[in-house]
Amino acid sequence: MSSVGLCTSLIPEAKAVLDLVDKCPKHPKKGDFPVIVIEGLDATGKTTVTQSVKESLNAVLLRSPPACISEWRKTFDDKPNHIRRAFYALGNYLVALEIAKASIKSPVIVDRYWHSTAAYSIATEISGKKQNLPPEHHEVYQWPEDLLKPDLVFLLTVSPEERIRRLQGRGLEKTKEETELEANSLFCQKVEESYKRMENPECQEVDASPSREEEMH
Ligand SMILES: Nc1ncnc2c1ncn2[C@@H]1O[C@H](COP(=O)(O)OP(=O)(O)OP(=O)(O)O)[C@@H](O)[C@H]1O
Ligand SMILES: Nc1ccn([C@@H]2O[C@H](COP(=O)(O)O)[C@@H](O)[C@H]2O)c(=O)n1
Repeated sequence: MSSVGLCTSLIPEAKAVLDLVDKCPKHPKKGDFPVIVIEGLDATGKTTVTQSVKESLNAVLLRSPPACISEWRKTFDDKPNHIRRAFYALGNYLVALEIAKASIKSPVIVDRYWHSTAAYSIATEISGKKQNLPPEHHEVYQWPEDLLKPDLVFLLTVSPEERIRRLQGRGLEKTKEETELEANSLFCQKVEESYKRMENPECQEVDASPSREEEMH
């Protein structure tokens, strides 16, 4: 929050984001319906899976960062890491409010949430090998006390080769980070390992390599 707050004079969009956050009720509560989060590296199939779960459970589909701040995403993606990460962190608090409202009426499926923000931040901050990550149970792997918790979090994993195939097959313009992920398998390993170390709630790993046809059966 402070990184975004400190840069309002340089980045006018930061004020708009903070205004939205200020208007949010603090500590929104989850409704009675289940809240399921789908996490994973880029192109592991999150959009495909969330769409299909939405249809089969008749669920509301949400994503982090939420639509209400997506117009400012590009601006923050081009800023230094700590400012970019603060933007994504605030996005989670905004999506929490949407989750709270939606889960009163129906199941909710969320495409990325806190675990993504944490895992990518940790992997960016820690240089070198996966062995340099903070040890298991470190505070960086803990869920923020003031953020609405989901009931279940699934981590989609595929082999690096299959993930690159899916990235290439998609053929869309790559973000700076996706290009880095392709080029830097060490970075990917650190993101995935950080996901696996997240606690309370932890990620349930799902092998997402089967083709869509196989997954239907
Ligand atoms: N089970 C599957 N088998 C083969 N290809 C798949 C499978 N699931 C998804 N794909 C393809 O892989 C590409 C990436 O999938 P998708 O967009 O769902 O991933 P994502 O995790 O949401 O990516 P991002 O995080 O970058 O938005 C798409 O072209 C999609 O059609
Ligand atoms: N909760 C989140 C969501 C996303 N990010 C960052 O954005 C990158 C790409 O997200 P997609 O929309 O393409 O899935 C992702 O690699 C993260 O760096 C985040 O930090 N927190």
